[in-house]
Amino acid sequence: MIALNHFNQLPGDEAAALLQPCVAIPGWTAALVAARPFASLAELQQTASDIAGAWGRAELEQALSAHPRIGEKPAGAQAHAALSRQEQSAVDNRDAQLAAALREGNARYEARFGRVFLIRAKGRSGEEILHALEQRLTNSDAEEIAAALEQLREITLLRLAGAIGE
Ligand SMILES: NC(=O)NC1=NC(=O)NC1=O
Repeated sequence: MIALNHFNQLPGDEAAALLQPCVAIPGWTAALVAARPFASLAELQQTASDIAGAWGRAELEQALSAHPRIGEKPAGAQAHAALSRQEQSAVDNRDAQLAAALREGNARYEARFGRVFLIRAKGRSGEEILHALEQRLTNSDAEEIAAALEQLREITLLRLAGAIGE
């Protein structure tokens, strides 16, 4: 966590490196770095959300490379892997039945939509995630792109709030 005024003054490459674990979309990182300085955290969050508002299918698929499946605690020391583990901490892997249901649900989702199921896991139990997965399986392709992008924006803004503070 660094302070906003420190972030405002970082060299561009260091500022970009700090933002990189928020989402694997370099265009978003570059645009946010270029929009500095921010007068407040609220302005930073609003600008980040506005830039993310332009995301489409291409950005979704670009970002999914850095999001492990729900229930698959990612290995790896990279910052985004650690963030995923933390975000998914409420998914109790000790519940074998839940873990099996999530694996099966992920497989059905990937067969239906051709990409990993993405959900903002922070603050959700495994059961809530499973229920959301079942609901979203009934979406049309266009509805599901929009739903997944909304989750990606939530994850990204939560990670941004964790990276830059007062
Ligand atoms: N497939 C996923 O939904 N992954 C994730 N959701 C999160 O909130 N963090 C992740 O890595």
